[in-house]
Amino acid sequence: MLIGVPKEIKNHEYRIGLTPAGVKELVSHGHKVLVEHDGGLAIGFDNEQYLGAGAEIVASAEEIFKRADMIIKVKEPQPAECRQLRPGQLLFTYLHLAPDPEQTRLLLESGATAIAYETVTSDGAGLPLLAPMSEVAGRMAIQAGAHNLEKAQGGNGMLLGGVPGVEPAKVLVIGGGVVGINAARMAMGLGADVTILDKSLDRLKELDMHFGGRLKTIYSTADAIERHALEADVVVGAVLIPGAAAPKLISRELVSRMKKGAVMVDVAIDQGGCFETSRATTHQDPTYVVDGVVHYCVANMPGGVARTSTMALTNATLPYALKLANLGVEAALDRDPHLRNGLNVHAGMITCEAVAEALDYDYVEPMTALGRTALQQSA
Ligand SMILES: NC(=O)C1=CN([C@@H]2O[C@H](COP(=O)(O)OP(=O)(O)OC[C@H]3O[C@@H](n4cnc5c(N)ncnc54)[C@H](O)[C@@H]3O)[C@@H](O)[C@H]2O)C=CC1
Ligand SMILES: CC(=O)C(=O)O
Ligand SMILES: [Mg+2]
Repeated sequence: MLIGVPKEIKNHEYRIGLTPAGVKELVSHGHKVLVEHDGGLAIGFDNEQYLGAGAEIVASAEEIFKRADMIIKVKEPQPAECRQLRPGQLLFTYLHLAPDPEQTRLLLESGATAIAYETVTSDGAGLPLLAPMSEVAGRMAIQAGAHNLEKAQGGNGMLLGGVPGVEPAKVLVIGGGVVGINAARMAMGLGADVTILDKSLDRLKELDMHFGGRLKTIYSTADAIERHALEADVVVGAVLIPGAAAPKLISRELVSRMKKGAVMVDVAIDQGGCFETSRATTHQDPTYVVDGVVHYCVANMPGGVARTSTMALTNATLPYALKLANLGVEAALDRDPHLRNGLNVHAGMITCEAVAEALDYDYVEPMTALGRTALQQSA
C-alpha cells in the first residue's frame, strides 16, 4: 500500500504520524511510505532518518494527498486538508467529530474513509489509540495546573505540594480513566491533596486498590462535584463518553463561586469540554480567566511534548496501520470489530453512532456502509 505522512499544520503541533522506526516496519512489510519534507524535523526526526528507514521524502502535502492510499496523521484534518481527500482514500488519525460540525461536513463531502484513533476499541474496556495521548495529557495537566497556580499566571499563589508546616494545594480530578489516573499519580507525586470522582464504581474500586488511602475516591454526582470544586485549587476535567460530546459538569454559576485564582484544566476540551466556561485554546495562548478562575483548555496538549508523544503514538498505532496496509482497508474492517468501531465516516455516511447523534445525522452501521449484505455480516 502507498502510505502518506504529511507534516501537521495545527498551531504549535510538532507531532508526526509515524516515527522513522514506524516507517521502517511498514517498509519491511513491502509497503511504500511518503513523508513530507522536514515533517519530523522539529522533534529531531530529520529527512535522513526517514530516508534511512526507506521512506520517500516528498516536497509538499499536496503531493502526499494526491498519491497516497492511506494518510496517517495525528490531529484532525484542517479544512485545507479535508478538501484534498478523495473517495476511496483512507484517513487514519484523531478526528473528535462530535463537537466539530464543519470538519464532519467536509469529511462527508470528500467521500473518503476516516478511521478515528479515539473510537478504536480493544478486548479490554479501554481505547488503545487514545490511551497513549491520554497518559501524556493526564501527566501534563498537573504541570499546567502547578504552573498556572503561580501569581504571575493569574493563579492563587499556592505551591502544589506545600512545604513542611504549610498545607498543599487541593487537586480535584473529574473522571478516573487514563487521563484521570495519570493526573492523580503526578499530583500525588508532587505532594498535593488529591480527590478523584468517577461515575463507575468499579473504576473507583480499582483506584482505591491501587493507591490506597493516599487518594480520595468519590462517586460522581452533581452534589459531589459542587462540594469539591468549591474547595479545589486545581480542577482537571477528564471525563469521556466515547465518541460523544463531553457532558457539562461545572456550570458558569459554579465557576463564579469557586476560589479566585483556582485553575481549571479541561483536558476533555477535544470532545467539546466538560466545563460550561471552556473554549479551546492553543499552546501559544493557553489560558484565559473567567470570574477570577484560570482556564487552561489546550485541545492538543500532547503536542507540547511532541517527541515523547510521537513515539508513544506510533507504538500504539503501528499494529493497526500494518493491519490496514497488509489486508487492505475493507478486509481489515471486515475482520476486526475493534477497528470497525473506529470507522467514523465512509463514502459520505456517518458510521459512528455517537457522532451521528451529536450532530443529527443519519447513522449507517459500518458493515452496511461497507456494502456488506445481511448474509455476509452473519458469516
Ligand atoms: N486535550 C488533549 O490534548 C487531550 C484530550 N484527551 C481527552 O481526555 C478525555 C478523557 O480521556 P481518557 O481518560 O482517555 O478517557 P477514559 O475513557 O479512559 O476515561 C473517562 C472516564 O470518565 C468517566 N466519566 C464519564 N462520565 C463521568 C461523569 N459524569 N463524572 C465522572 N466521571 C465520568 C468514565 O467512567 C471514565 O472512567 C477525552 O475527552 C479525551 O479525548 C485525551 C488526550 C489529549
Ligand atoms: C487525543 C488528542 O486529541 C491529542 O492527542 O491531541
Ligand atoms: Mg485533541
